[in-house]
Amino acid sequence: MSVVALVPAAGRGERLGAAVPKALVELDGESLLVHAVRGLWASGCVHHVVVAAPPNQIDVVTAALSSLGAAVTVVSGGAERTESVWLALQAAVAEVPDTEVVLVHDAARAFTPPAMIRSVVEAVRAGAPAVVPVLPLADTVKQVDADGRVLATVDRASLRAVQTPQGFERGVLVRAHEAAAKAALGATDDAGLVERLGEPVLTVAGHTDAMKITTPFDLAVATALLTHRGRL
Ligand SMILES: Nc1ccn([C@@H]2O[C@H](COP(=O)(O)OP(=O)(O)OP(=O)(O)O)[C@@H](O)[C@H]2O)c(=O)n1
Ligand SMILES: C[C@](O)(CO)[C@H](O)COP(=O)(O)O
Repeated sequence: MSVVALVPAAGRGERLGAAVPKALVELDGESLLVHAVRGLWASGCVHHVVVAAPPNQIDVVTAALSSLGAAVTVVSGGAERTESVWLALQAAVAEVPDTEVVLVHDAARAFTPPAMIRSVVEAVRAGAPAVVPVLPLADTVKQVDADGRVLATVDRASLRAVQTPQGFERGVLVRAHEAAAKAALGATDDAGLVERLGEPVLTVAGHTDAMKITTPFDLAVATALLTHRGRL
């Protein structure tokens, strides 16, 4: 029974503002996408990877990933993240029929520790239909109105920042995305679609290294992280 990782990598990276799509931005001579797929493969628990790439970069992405020795399929991504995941999920189901566990992992979280990836897969294998890695919040959180006036201080004790990879029992993720596609609904993460089905979503411990590279500041932090940690 296989574990397939879907890697949405088709975003433009507007907040980063690089000359190329964010997943193709290079650190230490390799794109964020290559770093991310290497981490998934290094976890030792992923059997196949499906990447949703920028539609005009399929050949570039396929060539860049070929050196990793991983089983990878590259498909065209969509206009929104949810659509990119759905396209990759359909390809995964067609290509790897015995898929049991599906991970959804942002290319932008390029330096996620393999041990964290394994903990997500183990939680799904132990019976959780959906699993998300989370971190507690470090800052005080305020709710504000449209003018920026503070309405309330939110109790952060029950709040968590959510990372990827998010792990799913395959049937649950397919049902969640079918329902979203039918209703033309998006979500900022895949677990959000599963929540709409009324299915439980469990959490496991996230890791600071699984930070999402969104802005130039994040890229500077990731550069320091890679220098400190080295390639896997
Ligand atoms: N149409 C899209 C949009 C996003 N993504 C992917 O979803 C992940 C998380 O998205 P984010 O980090 O927000 O990336 P972008 O959408 O590229 O960023 P921005 O909003 O700054 O343009 C990224 O790996 C991104 O490539 C995708 O596959 N398809
Ligand atoms: C999926 C995600 O990484 C979980 O934190 C995040 O929601 C994606 O961010 P985006 O900026 O909404 O694409």
